[in-house]
Amino acid sequence: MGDYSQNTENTQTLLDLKSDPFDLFTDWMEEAEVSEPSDANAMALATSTPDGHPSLRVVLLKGVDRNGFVFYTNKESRKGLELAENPFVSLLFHWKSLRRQIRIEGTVSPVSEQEADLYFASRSRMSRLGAVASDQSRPLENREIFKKRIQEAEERYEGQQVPRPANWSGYRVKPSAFEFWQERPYRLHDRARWTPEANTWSATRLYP
Ligand SMILES: Cc1cc2nc3c(=O)[nH]c(=O)nc-3n(C[C@H](O)[C@H](O)[C@H](O)COP(=O)(O)O)c2cc1C
Ligand SMILES: Cc1ncc(COP(=O)(O)O)c(CN)c1O
Repeated sequence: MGDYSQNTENTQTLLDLKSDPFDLFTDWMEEAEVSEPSDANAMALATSTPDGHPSLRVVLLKGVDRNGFVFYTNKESRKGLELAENPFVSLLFHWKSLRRQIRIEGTVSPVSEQEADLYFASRSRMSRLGAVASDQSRPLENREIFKKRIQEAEERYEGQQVPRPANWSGYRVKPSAFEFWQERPYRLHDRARWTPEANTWSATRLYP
């Protein structure tokens, strides 16, 4: 791997690197997994309210391939309701340890029921019970009520598998653009944007 973060203008730039944004994403994610103290797979997910206001929160990336970027959540949460109205999203990774940012724009579609079942089954029992008990994004009068709902779920599924709630699933973001950003001294950063062209991706350097 080249060192993208060298301080001189003589070093490789983003556009000298991989021509494929998925490959470059994979390289950067691998490096982030080594250098970030926690949750290298955390990404900001921007949706929109029905009246066009931005709406932002962090989710965890749970899968990526050429079909897109997968995260899991409650489909009746605020984000889920917003996505049902408007599937256009932005994703943002910021790895402070690497002084890097990746922006992705795209469209969500639901993952298959089978894919969601598979991922749900891989989660810890307590996380599965939490998903059953949590009406994500709805008002919660006090924590005692939540605790009670978790206990009820524990009793209900004692000695059994916890089934995936119908409203708990995943979304896949199919990218329509990527932008990679690498910090350079004096704010002379290296930036490039990839957009689809024919059957490939074409890159454009951007002023920092
Ligand atoms: C590091 C981090 C990772 C998170 N990962 C997820 C996730 O994968 N899925 C999820 O539903 N919420 C996740 N959350 C919580 C969300 O940020 C958010 O509070 C929640 O999904 C409700 O968002 P909404 O009301 O906009 O739907 C995470 C929060 C943080 C800080
Ligand atoms: C509410 C919620 N749901 C889902 C997730 C996804 O991660 P995991 O499946 O590893 O719990 C997170 C991660 N923080 C979360 O906070």
